[in-house]
Amino acid sequence: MKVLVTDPIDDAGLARLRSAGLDVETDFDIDTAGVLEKIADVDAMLIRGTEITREVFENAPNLKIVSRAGIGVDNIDIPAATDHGVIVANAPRGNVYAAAEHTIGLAFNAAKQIPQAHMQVQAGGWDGASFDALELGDMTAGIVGLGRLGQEVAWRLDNLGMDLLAYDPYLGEARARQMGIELVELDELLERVDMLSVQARLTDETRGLIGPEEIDRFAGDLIVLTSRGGIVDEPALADAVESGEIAAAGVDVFSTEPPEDNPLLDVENVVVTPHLGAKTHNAQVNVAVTAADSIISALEGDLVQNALNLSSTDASSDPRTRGYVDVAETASKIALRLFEGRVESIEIEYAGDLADEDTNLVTAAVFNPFGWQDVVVDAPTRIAEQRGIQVVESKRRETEDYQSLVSITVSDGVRELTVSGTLFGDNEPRLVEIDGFRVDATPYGHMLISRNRDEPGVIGALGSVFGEYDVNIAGMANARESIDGEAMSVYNLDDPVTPELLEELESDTRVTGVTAIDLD
Ligand SMILES: NC(=O)c1ccc[n+]([C@@H]2O[C@H](COP(=O)([O-])OP(=O)(O)OC[C@H]3O[C@@H](n4cnc5c(N)ncnc54)[C@H](O)[C@@H]3O)[C@@H](O)[C@H]2O)c1
Ligand SMILES: O=C(O)[C@H](O)COP(=O)(O)O
Repeated sequence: MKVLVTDPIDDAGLARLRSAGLDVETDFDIDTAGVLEKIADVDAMLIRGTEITREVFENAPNLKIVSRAGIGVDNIDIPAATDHGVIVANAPRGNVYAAAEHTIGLAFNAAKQIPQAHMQVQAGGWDGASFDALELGDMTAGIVGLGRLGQEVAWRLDNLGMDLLAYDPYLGEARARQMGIELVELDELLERVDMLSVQARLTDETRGLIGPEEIDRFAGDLIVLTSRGGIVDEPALADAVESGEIAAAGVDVFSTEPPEDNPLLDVENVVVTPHLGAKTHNAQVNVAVTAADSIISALEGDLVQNALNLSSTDASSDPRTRGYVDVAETASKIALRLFEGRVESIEIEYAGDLADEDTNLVTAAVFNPFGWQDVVVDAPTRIAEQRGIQVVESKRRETEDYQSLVSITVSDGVRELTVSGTLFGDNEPRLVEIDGFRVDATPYGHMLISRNRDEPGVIGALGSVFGEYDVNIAGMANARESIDGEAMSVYNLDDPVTPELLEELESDTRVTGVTAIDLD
């Protein structure tokens, strides 16, 4: 069977593949177009940064796995892989220590202006007074994204004597407390910390998370970026360091790599490295061997430990649960968007016929919307619990109105919110309960959920606002608590919801809340 390797990896990984009897083709200069030319007879791909688009999966009849020698998989269209039954796997542990060390290295280099001083001395200069170094030990550091890498960075900063805060919406408070870290909201973090360290992964939610407004709000001296470009606004950061509002920054990752016309490259107190975080010998051996092992497992039909998606071949192996994988993921995504607290526990209830089935894959899908890199298909509950989120799974045979029902309840210990879904007719997903409202809504595309007082004229008024913004309503489901009480409307829209439209809907005093959710 043929494995195409499109990025340089350590020889240990290539040797592993060859010793398993696989036919290994390496082509490190290849781009996505080149992949398309070669993919027709390829069974597995081993990659790092090569972009793997939907088109690749559409033209790869034999492809069973795309294995990433590293952590980030933002270069792979995972939904397209799932649609084509292709497993996507990564190497979630192999380079974390290397990247954490690099983060600390960048922090020191930027804070002490070491590269600038080095260049001064090499050029014959000797003017220590021209540098204005920062001291890390007395600082409070704020970590955005307290996952595997964030935690390793935190441990190292803690040992330097720093106080620690973190912002991570998908981590339980108890887990953070165990590490001696205070979890706070992003705005508070930006106002309280001296050093900001960004270790979240790049998702639709984190893209642009730290924009010009957040850079402006940041009251500290030092920013270090080592997870992914695109999370922090680069021109705003460059301006802030240039003007001295922020003393220094250390940047390993860029929105486009290699960076082109990137303003960060022109600012003296921004220390840059070429995505160097993972490039130690140990890390490169680790990730290459892990990625190769995933390929060998997949091609031998064994469980792929580091699989990140529920490939449709897995999901379709049991037609009785297949449709509920999507229902559960959607219900979880909506519950997370609507819930206003920090999720400390999640209850997954299977009712009706589904209670008799093996629901492991459905449970794994519940965790897809959490911004984690590693929801391993066979152990989602353990992984959630490691992140301080308690998981309760229950099954009951009887349901009032549905053949099967999956309900997701998120709670912060005080408040809770439930979203339930089922399949109608020909496997058509439906949401039937959202936060106590009985609805009949089809989850797809651009959705908007509004809560408003149940008064005449409100729905018409909202409809006019959609019209004003040229947003067409494709479908709508309405539910209410009681006459004159609160009502909920769930809209399917043909067009995306803009922030201006949201603001205008919210400005109606009869509206108590609006949430836009994109499902595709
Ligand atoms: N520079 C490098 O060479 C290098 C090396 C290793 C890893 N990385 C990158 O670092 C990133 C993190 O890796 P990891 O292994 O820690 O992943 P992870 O999944 O363990 O951690 C990501 C964390 O981000 C959090 N998160 C999700 N959405 C968030 C949001 N909106 N705001 C704040 N936090 C949010 C998650 O809850 C999670 O705790 C990945 O993108 C990886 O590719 C870069
Ligand atoms: O996601 C990762 O593992 C790191 O960013 C390293 O990526 P690389 O393989 O492109 O060095």
